[in-house]
Amino acid sequence: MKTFESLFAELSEKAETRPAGSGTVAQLDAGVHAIGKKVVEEAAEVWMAAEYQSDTETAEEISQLLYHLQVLMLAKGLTLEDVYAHL
Ligand SMILES: N=c1c2ncn([C@@H]3O[C@H](COP(=O)(O)OP(=O)(O)OP(=O)(O)O)[C@@H](O)[C@H]3O)c2ncn1[C@@H]1O[C@H](COP(=O)(O)O)[C@@H](O)[C@H]1O
Repeated sequence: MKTFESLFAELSEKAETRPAGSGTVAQLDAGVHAIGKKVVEEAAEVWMAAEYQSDTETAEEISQLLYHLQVLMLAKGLTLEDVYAHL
């Protein structure tokens, strides 16, 4: 099963090698403003799912929020350690 750490390693590799067709590369190219909007959008979807949808749908929305947060971390050059230092 994929974990937060293994997904971050995968996305870091994508950012480095820039394979064709990668949605992550497309988002990184779109920039921090566009990525930030996705973070806010996904956060709202997490909230709505938690209030009105199933636990499975809520978990899926949370996974998408985590993904977009990682893309934002990569766009800003932040590492897992940079974030974990504040947990
Ligand atoms: N875990 C994710 C992941 N979660 C969410 N998303 C993106 O977030 C979108 C979900 O947003 P919504 O459900 O709101 O759908 P949407 O608004 O129609 O999405 P868009 O119009 O913005 O594409 C998906 O369409 C994906 O673009 C993800 N994209 C990629 N990954 C993983 O990231 C890795 C690298 O992916 P690529 O860079 O695409 O190769 C792979 O392991 C993928 O499984």
